[in-house]
Amino acid sequence: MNQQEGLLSVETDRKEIHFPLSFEEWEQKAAGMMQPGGYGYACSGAGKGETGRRNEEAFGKWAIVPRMLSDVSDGDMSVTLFGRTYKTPFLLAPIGMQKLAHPEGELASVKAASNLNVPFILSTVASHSIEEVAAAAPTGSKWFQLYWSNNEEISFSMVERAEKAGYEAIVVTVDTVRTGFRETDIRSEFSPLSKGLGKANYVSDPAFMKALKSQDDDAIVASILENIQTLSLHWRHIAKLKERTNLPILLKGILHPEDVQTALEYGVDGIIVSNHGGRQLDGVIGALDALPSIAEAVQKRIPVLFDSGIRRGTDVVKALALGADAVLIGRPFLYGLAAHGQQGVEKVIEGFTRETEISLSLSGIANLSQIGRLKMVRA
Ligand SMILES: Cc1cc2nc3c(=O)[nH]c(=O)nc-3n(C[C@H](O)[C@H](O)[C@H](O)COP(=O)(O)O)c2cc1C
Ligand SMILES: CCCCCCC(=O)C(=O)O
Repeated sequence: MNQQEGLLSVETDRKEIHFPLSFEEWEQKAAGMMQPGGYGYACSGAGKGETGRRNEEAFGKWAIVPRMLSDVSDGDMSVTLFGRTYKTPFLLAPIGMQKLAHPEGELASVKAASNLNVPFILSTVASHSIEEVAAAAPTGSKWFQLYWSNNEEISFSMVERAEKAGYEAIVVTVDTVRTGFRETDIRSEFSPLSKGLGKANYVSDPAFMKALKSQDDDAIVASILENIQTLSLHWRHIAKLKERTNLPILLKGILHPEDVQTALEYGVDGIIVSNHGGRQLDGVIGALDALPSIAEAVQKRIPVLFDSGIRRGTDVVKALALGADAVLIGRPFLYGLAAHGQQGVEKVIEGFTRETEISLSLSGIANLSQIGRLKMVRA
């Protein structure tokens, strides 16, 4: 038995499966399961990878100063977002083209999330459509991530479909007006969008299909690529979206406190502090380093969520203590999916749950509403 993998295991039909435990072990296993181009796409970042490294290093620069004698016997880490209560402060981040990792793609991930009462955020460039994902987990909480389309009728159409299918929030990703300079993918000439892995929401969309000039595969991919990179993206689009949906709107990719001010003026309902896992503009601030000033600007008026660099339970505690209401798990769940499908995603979420619970108790925090008591210092 691989010693590193021995800690979490289940028996199925007398065959024991050994699951990885740490992020590094999941990543190693995923690397062995995925095609090299696909794994390179998932693990790498933009430019020389400065921001990707900074995201993870940022957690080591903060230290928890725990409280003692706090009676943490009634542990509760539930969180309420937009009227719905979840047992844990986690969501699954929008990750496009999940068939890259596993043939069941988003269907496996949404089932895992739903089983564990974790909201699932479906990407615009998913391998399965809004409706297919909804049907796979009808009672689970699902949010839809929108890449604004150059042809805005397509954006409105997708949002309407998401509303109809029971999605509970719209996440507009604002840091991706074009793809980052991703050296790994340029070298490997790997583009999952060009391979058609992210087309499900487009080919099922009446507004997209109506605007399409030719229905051959190359024309479809070319049209997606043309639509998805909206260099003109601006606050006025958020104002228009507000007029078209009653669902809460969150902006994903906010790093500057002055953008928070504008977001509040435009009636945005939530902020996701994120630098896209270092995949967009290299050289930007580590997401955790941006979090305190964003939380300060928000002043608890709307939820502040966080992603980019969350690898373990202690990272979750640090992000919550620095002002996040909940965190998005990104690459760790994708690697769980690659390694063991739905069960792998469940194991990753369970690992986060266990370590976060233990870490909160040892920090002297019984209930997340007390997280403000937890002092953080620069390490
Ligand atoms: C392979 C991959 C695909 C992604 N696709 C999307 C996407 O379609 N939409 C989006 O808003 N973010 C996307 N992201 C970014 C994630 O939502 C999240 O911000 C990022 O993974 C956080 O960094 P971390 O995974 O290193 O913690 C993607 C990330 C990865 C790794
Ligand atoms: C215009 C950008 C397409 C990116 C598609 C998926 C994604 O967000 C990623 O990080 O990869």
